[in-house]
Amino acid sequence: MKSPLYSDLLYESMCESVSIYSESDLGLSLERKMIDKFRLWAKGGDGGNGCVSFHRSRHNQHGRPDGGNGGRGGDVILECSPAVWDFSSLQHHVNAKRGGHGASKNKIGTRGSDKVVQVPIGTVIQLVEGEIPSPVGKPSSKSLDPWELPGSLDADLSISDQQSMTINPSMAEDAETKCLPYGEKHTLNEFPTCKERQGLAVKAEASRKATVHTGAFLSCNKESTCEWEDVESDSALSEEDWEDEVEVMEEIKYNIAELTEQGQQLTVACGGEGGLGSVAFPKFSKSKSPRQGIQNVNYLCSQESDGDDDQSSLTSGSTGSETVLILELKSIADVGLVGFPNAGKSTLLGAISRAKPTVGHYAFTTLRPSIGNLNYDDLSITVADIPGLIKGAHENRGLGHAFLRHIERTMVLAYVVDLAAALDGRKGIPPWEQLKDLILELEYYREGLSARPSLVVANKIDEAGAEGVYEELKRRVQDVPIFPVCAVLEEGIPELKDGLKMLVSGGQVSRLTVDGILLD
Ligand SMILES: Nc1nc2c(ncn2[C@@H]2O[C@H](COP(=O)(O)OP(=O)(O)OP(=O)(O)O)[C@@H](O)[C@H]2O)c(=O)[nH]1
Repeated sequence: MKSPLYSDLLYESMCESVSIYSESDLGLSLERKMIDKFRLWAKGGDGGNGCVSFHRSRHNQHGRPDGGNGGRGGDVILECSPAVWDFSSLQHHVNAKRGGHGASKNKIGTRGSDKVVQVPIGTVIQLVEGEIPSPVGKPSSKSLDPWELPGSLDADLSISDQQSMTINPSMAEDAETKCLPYGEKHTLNEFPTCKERQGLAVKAEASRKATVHTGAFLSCNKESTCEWEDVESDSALSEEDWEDEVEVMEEIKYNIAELTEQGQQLTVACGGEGGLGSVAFPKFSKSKSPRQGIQNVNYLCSQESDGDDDQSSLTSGSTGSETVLILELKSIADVGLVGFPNAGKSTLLGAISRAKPTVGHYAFTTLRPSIGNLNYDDLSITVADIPGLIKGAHENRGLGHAFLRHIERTMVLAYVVDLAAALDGRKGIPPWEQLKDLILELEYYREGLSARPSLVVANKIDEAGAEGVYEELKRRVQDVPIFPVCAVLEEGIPELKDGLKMLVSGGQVSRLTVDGILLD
């Protein structure tokens, strides 16, 4: 586990948002602060200066230019890595190294080394100031799976299926910022064309809080600026912080990209080009003396640089580019359905939302996670059906790490257990054992992964004998609410939906731990 000394972190940036996960479940009294929003100043290394030098020999009394060019400055590169899970290890100011200066004997300056900054999977990069960054090697692309792209770059995706939308540079250029008539209220989903949504999203992004959902209302105030209306439902930020947050977010020009795959890289600040050495000016090689050659080079520089006073502008390395970015870690869903294969997660997702995941009586029907939207009058939350967990998943058995990684990106957990798994001589294990194994798998993969608000869904209550198992489960698990449901018949669904809403909106904080389960 990472050191909990996160309290030492610099809070220079007012745009930094911090989520706190209690670790009391792990026997630690400290709280871990997860930094999921971060302001980054990146500066590419300056180019090295070119060298003005002439080599004289017995055969060439006048001297020939032999000053090498300066080296290019290093780039600042963001790299997607599963080894980091938030921005707490990042520094706000990142500089790449400058290029080496050129030298005589045609020696070219060394290239400044790049600065590679590792960011977690699911990082959304937003540009505040500077040039639009460019992808390197393994870029994030529009063709990636929507699941892999939490706020997909695919402009045609319905944002009702995604928690947020991302504006890529080409879309952003022609995205008009559309405002609603004063007093009117709309959800983003009401805007049919992508362009309209993009325009709204530019503004909406500017005023959204960390947990605003796509179903939240946008309204227009007298100054014709669009704002989210469901601010009361979020208690994450104080009034003052909220104003700061809005101020910062309003600076954002574009959502540039999302890094969603291990190894994806994005150059966010480019190194400056190296200056030219005298070797680049051969036509002055026939100077009467090296000194005159130097003067000629300087003269040429001043001519080529449009009469710039600084005669050495061509021989000096250029300055590396600078960008100011806001990095944000997006969650893929508010709720993650976690359970063993065949527990009924897909059926449940279909029952609580309009999603249509594949349902089958065999294990691992769900190979790709699906997301459903739960709409309430005042709120909309996203639920992810995560592929069935098995014992040893933390060692990458079954679908292993693929889905465990997805669980990291959910705010709350709904453990789905099969009440009938061990009934009538079936080979399954009782629900309380299922819960224990689920928690242990999460914890083995990453300590603290299960330490988030949770509830239990006791599915298949319709099966003969399931009522008795449910009573026993209630006796053994008392720390978290348990919702008995029959997903196929959609029984117990309204109560479960209320419970999920309560959990997501922070009205109830209950966490399931192994210690909280009475085992044999
Ligand atoms: N009797 C009964 N059967 C159910 C219920 N919910 C789901 N099932 C059945 O359980 C089986 C598994 O359902 P799924 O929804 O595919 O289970 P899953 O947890 O998504 O399975 P994986 O995709 O393997 O992770 C199917 O045959 C469903 O019809 C229920 O409430 N009662």
